[in-house]
Parts: sequence; C-alpha cells; structure tokens
Amino acid sequence: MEATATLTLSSSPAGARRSPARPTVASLHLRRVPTLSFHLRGAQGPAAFRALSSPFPGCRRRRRSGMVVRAEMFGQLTTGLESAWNKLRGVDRLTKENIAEPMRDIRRALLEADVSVPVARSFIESVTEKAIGTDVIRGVQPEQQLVKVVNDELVQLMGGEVSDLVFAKTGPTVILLAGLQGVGKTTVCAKLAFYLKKMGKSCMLVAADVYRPAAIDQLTILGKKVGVPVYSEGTEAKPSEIAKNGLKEAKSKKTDVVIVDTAGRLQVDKAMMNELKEVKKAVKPTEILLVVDAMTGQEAAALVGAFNVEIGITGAILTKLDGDSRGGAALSIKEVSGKPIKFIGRGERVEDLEPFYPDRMAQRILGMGDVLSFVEQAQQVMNQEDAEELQKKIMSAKFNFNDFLKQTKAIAQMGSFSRIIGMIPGMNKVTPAQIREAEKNVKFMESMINVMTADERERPELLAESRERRRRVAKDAGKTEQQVSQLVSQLFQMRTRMQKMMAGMQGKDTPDMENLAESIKAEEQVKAAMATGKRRRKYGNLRQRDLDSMRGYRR
Ligand SMILES: Nc1nc2c(ncn2[C@@H]2O[C@H](COP(=O)(O)OP(=O)(O)OP(=O)(O)O)[C@@H](O)[C@H]2O)c(=O)[nH]1
Repeated sequence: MEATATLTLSSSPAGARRSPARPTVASLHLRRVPTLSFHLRGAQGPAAFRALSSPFPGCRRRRRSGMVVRAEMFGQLTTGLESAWNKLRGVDRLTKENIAEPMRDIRRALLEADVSVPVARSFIESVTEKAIGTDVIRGVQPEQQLVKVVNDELVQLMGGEVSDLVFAKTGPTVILLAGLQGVGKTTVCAKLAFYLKKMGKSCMLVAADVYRPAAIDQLTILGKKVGVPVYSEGTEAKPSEIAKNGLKEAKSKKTDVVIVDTAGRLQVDKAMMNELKEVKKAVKPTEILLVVDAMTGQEAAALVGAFNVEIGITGAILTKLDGDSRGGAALSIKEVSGKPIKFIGRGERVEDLEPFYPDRMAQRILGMGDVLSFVEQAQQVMNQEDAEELQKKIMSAKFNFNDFLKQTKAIAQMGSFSRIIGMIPGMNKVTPAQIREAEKNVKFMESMINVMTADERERPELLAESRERRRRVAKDAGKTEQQVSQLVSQLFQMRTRMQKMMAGMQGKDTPDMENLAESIKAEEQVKAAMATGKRRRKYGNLRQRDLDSMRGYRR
C-alpha cells in the first residue's frame, strides 16, 4: 500500500500534528500569518514528514494566531519581495506575462535597498529568464518556485560560494586592513584576532594608524581584551616602517597572523592610497581587506571597486549589518567590484564577526528557509516518483515513446537518467561515456518522436505493425524509413531488456547489467536483420527479436 503522510503546522512548529491522509501531493501557502500544510505521498511520505516536521530554522517570531517567518535583517527588502510573491497567487505556472508585475516589485525592492540600477537590471533579467524556463514541479506553487529562483540568483549575485581567508604557506600571514574613517577598521582588527584565535592561530596586531593617537590606544585596549599583543611605535614613525618592524617581530615570535590597522580618511584621497601602497610594498600582505560600512549601500560597492583598481585588494569586510542597513552593499559588492565579501560585522562586540555565506544571507533576506527546503524536497520527491513510475511502466511493459522521450530529454539535462537508473538497486553502471553518447543522439530521435501522433507515442506497436505509419513519420521528420524502424526496434529492445532485468532482480537473479547499459545507449546500431516471409511483408525491416517481444507485450 502507498505510504501517505500529512503534516499540518498551525500555531507553532512544535504544534505540528498529523491529520488523516489526503490524496494530494503537497501544498504550502505563503501568507502573512501562514498555516503551512504539506500532504506527501509515495514512498517518501514518512521520511519527508520527519524532515518537514523538524523545527523551522527561519522561524524567530510568533504571533498568537500563527507563525511569522521573517528575517530580522533587511526587513524592508524582505517586505518588498513579499509583495512580489503575493501577486502570483492563483496562477498555475510562471509566464512572461504573469511575472512582469512581480518583477517590477522585485526591481523596486532592490532599488529601495540601495542596489545600483545596472545590478538590479541584470538581476531581474536573469531571474525572469530562469523563472520562465523552470519546469513546473508537482505540488509546488508558482510563487514558491519564484522564491527559489530569486534565492538562487541572490546567492549567485553575492558570489555563490563562501570566500575563505587565505593563509601564507610559510611565515606569518599578513592581513592589511584599509577603509574610510569610522567604518570599523580598528574594531575589525580585534574581531579578526578573536576569530583567528578560536581557529587556533596566534596573532599580533600592528598599529599603523598614526594620525589619530586615540586609534593606537583603542587598538591596545582591544588587543588586551582579546589577549593578543599589539605592536606600536607611536605617531612619529612612518606607517610602512611600523608595519615592516611589526612583521619582523611577529616572525621572531613565530606568530601565525599579523593584522595591520591603517589610518582612515574622510574620503578617498591620493595620500591615503600612496600610504597604503607603501605599506603593501613593505609587508607583502596575503590578504588586503577593505572594511566598508553596510549603511552606505551602493557607495560601499563602488568604494570596493575603486580600492581594488588602485591598490589591488583581495576582498571586503562589511560592517554594521546589525544597524539599519538596507542590504544594497551586501548585494552589490561582488557584482560591482568582482571582489568577494569575506566577513560581516554584526555588532560592536569582538564576537560579532562571521564569515560571509551568500546562501545564508539570501535566506535571511528572503526569510523563507522553510519554503526553499520544501521546494528542494518536492524536487527530490518528484524525481523519486518519476523513477517509481518508470519502474511500474517497465514491469507492465507500457514503456512507450513518451517515456522514451522524457528520459532522453532528461539525459540532455545533466544526465539525470543515470541518476534515476542509479535509484534502482544495483544499477550504477551507466558510464559517463554512455551518457555522452546518448546525449549526442537525443535530437536525432526527438525529431522522429515529435512527428508521431499521440496514439503512436502511447502505443509503439502501432508503428511496429504499420509500414505506412513508419513511412509517414520518416517523411515528416526528414529521416529514412530504416531510421524510423531502428527507433521502433530500439524501444522494444529496451523494454524487453529492462523487463528481463527487473524480473531477474525480483527473482534474485543477477541482472544483466551490461545488456541494460547497452540498451540505454540512445542510438545503438541495430543491424538490419530482417524477418522473412509473411512477417517481413507485415513488419518490414523490424527485427525478429522485437517481433517476439511485441507478441509478448500483446499477450
Ligand atoms: N553597530 C555596529 N557598530 C560597529 C560595528 N563595527 C564597528 N562599530 C562601531 O563603529 C565605530 C567606529 O569603529 P572604529 O573601529 O573605531 O572605526 P575605524 O574605521 O577604525 O575608525 P578610524 O580609526 O577613525 O578610521 C565604533 O563605535 C564601533 O564600536 C558593527 O559591526 N556594528
């Protein structure tokens, strides 16, 4: 019997309760105060139920009447995006027309978050393109699908992968921090030292901000707080000399990481750039990180670009994300400057620094971690359902041209046939070379299948029995009659072999893997071994073996 599970979440995640089984696959509604309902069926029902019934990670705030899933960061942007999802209620798939207005909302939300116009424009273009090209996933609402597309594009926009700190292979790693006045450089020095100490690295701070005496005191106090030595020479020495001497001392003490604090300016000026260039030349840093204030939005992104052109930086640290930041900087820095954000600061304490994870940030912005994992699960369940459906069809000898086309198309899209085959126990012998071979032939076969009638696709024996039909398909597809016959043969061969293999597996015989792998080569060279006499007249150039398997099918 089919396993079914229904999960309804109403007043709180902990309040999840099971209700009697219902035959739908899944539904999850996005409302301001949502009740989340999932109805899952198939072999995955119970497993998906367990996964979905675990507490929702994105849920931070609750109302008496329901559950509110909202990111505390970039609240305005999150709210702006919400109105886009709401406009898609009731549509059954995403089209160019019905996403036009939600896209305008998303664009507006990005601009209000202080994302620059060109970045917003290219973001909208790629979301539109991907949203329209996305296949409908059964049980997933179009607005949920759009949430997933927007999430994936946000992740890409912010750099895709986390960008780790690079450490020197030998000698101390030198991290040079630069940035305008008041952005949080000195604080970041201590935060980084604290972070690195937790990683087991020994650190030293170097006070190379000679223009603001208080900066040296501030660094000394912070150094004491996090328990790392601070190297300073007062305000008289040149920053490049201080940095050089600091590095020398760090080497003698075998310190792992040296963090150099430099002076900020009110705005970018030549003196500042020259000074930074000198320090860079003196200590050859492994990392040059520009500290920028998230509150400054797209200006921060432009600044990272300018510093990169002038000095050549390795990344950025975005501070003050705990404040009233609108998100523009986090979203634009990578796109505008080509340099990744490596860390974010979310408070004044030394603990308030964390590596920048684009995927986590996207989820915070959308505030819909639960929807995203739901869509991913539905995708997986669908793949599994496809595989089960396929197995059933094979066993009942109903594998037809529609399935054939579906599978060959799946091959074209990332070789997913091998994944589905891989779900059948003991079946993982389809080699990449075979998949490539199959991919090459997809178009060729598709052109013939596309001109078949719906009946012919459903019942391939119609083509096997009628030479007229095969001739017509050949003519319409611009192929030879023999090529059409070969395609029909292939389908019957594939059906027979898969059936044999399945029967073998059920009877615990060793399945004939080599034969199966052979049969999924999309265009196996079928030799024109023709039947003779009456059979030949009736079935033309179909193979004896295929005629036998057809007989088996019709019995
Ligand atoms: N809320 C919040 N405040 C921060 C953060 N990082 C730094 N600050 C505060 O911002 C102010 C300026 O920080 P500093 O570290 O002195 O900035 P700076 O870039 O070294 O400044 P100059 O030495 O003048 O160039 C201080 O009050 C910090 O406590 C952050 O992530 N969040």
